[in-house]
Amino acid sequence: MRDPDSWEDPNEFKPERFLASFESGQEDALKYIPFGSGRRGCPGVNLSYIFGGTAVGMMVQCFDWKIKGEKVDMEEAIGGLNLTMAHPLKCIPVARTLNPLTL
Ligand code: HEM
Repeated sequence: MRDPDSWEDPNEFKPERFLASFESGQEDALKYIPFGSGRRGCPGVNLSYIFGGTAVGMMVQCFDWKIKGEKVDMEEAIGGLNLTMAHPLKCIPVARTLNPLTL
């Protein structure tokens, strides 16, 4: 994921980089593979994109989020296969309304 041959500024947090659709071709298809690839690739990929978007949308629409302190500390911990936060983020959801019909 952080291969400078594949990504511009690979260590910068730039989620908008994924807005641009990939050009077709095997080389581009293998730049981003959270669901694996090929014959054993994840069969739940389409479902996950739908539910992932829905879940994030609901969390943003239905809740305000409180954190300890002013800002999220994005420092990373070393080691492990996955990227880990050095200071795990604890969030407290606060319902925007108790009446879901008003959302
Ligand atoms: C964010 C959600 C998900 C992620 C990131 C994810 C990721 C992955 C990855 C990386 C693999 C291994 C692919 C490989 O070896 O190349 C995999 C396999 C698999 N996933 Fe998912 N997955 C997700 C959701 C789901 C869902 C919702 C389902 C089912 C409804 C599912 C069913 C499977 C199955 C059955 C396999 C094994 C495929 C095989 O070995 O042939 N996954 N997934």
